[in-house]
Amino acid sequence: MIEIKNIQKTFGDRTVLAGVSGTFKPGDTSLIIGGSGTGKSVLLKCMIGLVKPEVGQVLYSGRDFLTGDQDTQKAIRREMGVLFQGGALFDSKTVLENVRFPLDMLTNMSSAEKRERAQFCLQRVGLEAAADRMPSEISGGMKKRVGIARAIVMNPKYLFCDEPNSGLDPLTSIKIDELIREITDEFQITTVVITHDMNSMMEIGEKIMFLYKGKKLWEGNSATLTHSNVPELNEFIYANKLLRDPSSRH
Ligand SMILES: Nc1ncnc2c1ncn2[C@@H]1O[C@H](COP(=O)(O)OP(=O)(O)OP(=O)(O)O)[C@@H](O)[C@H]1O
Repeated sequence: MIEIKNIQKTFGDRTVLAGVSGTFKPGDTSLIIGGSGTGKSVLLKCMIGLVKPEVGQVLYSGRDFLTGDQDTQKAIRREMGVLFQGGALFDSKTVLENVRFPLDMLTNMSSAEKRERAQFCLQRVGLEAAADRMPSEISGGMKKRVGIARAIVMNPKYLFCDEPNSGLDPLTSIKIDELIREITDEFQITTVVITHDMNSMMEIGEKIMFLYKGKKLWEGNSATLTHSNVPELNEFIYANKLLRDPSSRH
């Protein structure tokens, strides 16, 4: 489980996170949603240690990530998988080498063990046949799958995905969402996904946190998302629907 408590972050005189708290549970794909510039990415960066908040706690199974000693921080980092926007693959490495990379960096496994583990993860995302291809030779959706395979290769307890659907067509987006949810459930990972994709919210929104101007204004799930009495959330959903379905403007 991940607990965040009263996370506050400012850049200069701009408050980006104004005290955000919440919990994320194993086996759940939790979504952080909100409009552009509301602090979603900064919150995720605070959770994975790329940005240091001025105030607040991030607890991984009770261990304090921000103030814990170096060994604790290192141990927690090893338990994290991150899927960055765009997949962030190394262009000069094959698909298999990309997936194997964390094992090369962080483990003492033998080459055979690394190959086997990387192949298992590629198989899990349905890409075993693409192992020897270069990233430039595969589609955007496949790149995301490779990114997912790499994010899970260390068998993470915690998985973070920043806009996993960006740049994908709706059908491919749904497949990526399903894959993230399946893997989360299968390996009982605590997964946190940033999205402003309405389909994702309806399909994988077991738990949804709505951020607005650096504050958590609402928390719920896909069933309650459209029935809130929070005007800012309703406006956000309405704007999203308009974008997705121009016919609803009439
Ligand atoms: N390193 C930084 N230095 C200064 N300001 C920053 C920094 N990182 C983020 N910000 C600001 O913090 C605010 C929140 O940014 P953030 O990237 O979290 O938004 P977001 O909700 O993820 O939006 P989007 O959906 O557009 O990605 C923005 O105004 C952004 O300009």
